[in-house]
Amino acid sequence: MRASIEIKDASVTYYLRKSGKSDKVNKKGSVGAPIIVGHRYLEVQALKNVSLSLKNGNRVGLVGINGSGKSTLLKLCAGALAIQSGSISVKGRVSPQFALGAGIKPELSGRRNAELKCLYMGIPQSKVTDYVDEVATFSELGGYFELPVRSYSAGMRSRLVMSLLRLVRGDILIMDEWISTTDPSMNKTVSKLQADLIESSSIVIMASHSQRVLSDWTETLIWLDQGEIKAMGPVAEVYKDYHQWMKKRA
Ligand SMILES: Nc1ncnc2c1ncn2[C@@H]1O[C@H](COP(=O)(O)OP(=O)(O)OP(=O)(O)O)[C@@H](O)[C@H]1O
Repeated sequence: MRASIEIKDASVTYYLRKSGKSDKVNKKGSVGAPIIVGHRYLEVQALKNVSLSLKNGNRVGLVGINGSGKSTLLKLCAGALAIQSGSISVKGRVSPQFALGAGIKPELSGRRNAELKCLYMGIPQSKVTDYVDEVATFSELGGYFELPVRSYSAGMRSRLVMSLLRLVRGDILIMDEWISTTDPSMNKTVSKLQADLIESSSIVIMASHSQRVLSDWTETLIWLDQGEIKAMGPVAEVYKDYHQWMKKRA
């Protein structure tokens, strides 16, 4: 499969209804995109004229301070957001890893949640049972897999979500942060799952605040600032400029 992502001059703006304190929203030196106070709405221009062309074999990392537009760019690639101007074309099946934890229903069992997730992730009906059994094994939840998720401890819930990684498949892997757990016994399994996913994907695009993760898993780094691409190039080079900029900013 020839996967590709072509983004040309794309901009994304979020709109928020104005409230009484709207005149105080812009503070110098704060993180995030500037907030434009319109007549009835506040506008947050999260991405500004972004162009990006990715093809098979590309492994790309996103860096930038909080609110610089990384998640917005990932959501755009995942088809979860509309653009106000420009164009985007995505070829290949997209697997957004960040969607995993969303929509877990506390009143349903781990098994039932895993089944629903399989269907949501587009796993064929005939393979659902096998996949769910794999999730059960990975999670090591034992009998708890059959109980409602509301009876889980926080760590058990996170085990269920991590094990759902097993369901992520596609040509284009979109990751918002490398997932790691607080339980070392689970961490190895999760890291292995993520590594396998990266290796089997045609295109990887990943945001992270960890230099180690991006250096290990990506070749090209995109530095976003206030919704614009400030630099794009080999990971070590872009990090050098980014760190210098951060020092000045501090
Ligand atoms: N649903 C939303 N409604 C309004 N504004 C939003 C929404 N989501 C994000 N934003 C704004 O868009 C800008 C970019 O946010 P985004 O989540 O893409 O940043 P990020 O680089 O992923 O940040 P972080 O490193 O903190 O996760 C920010 O100014 C943020 O406040």
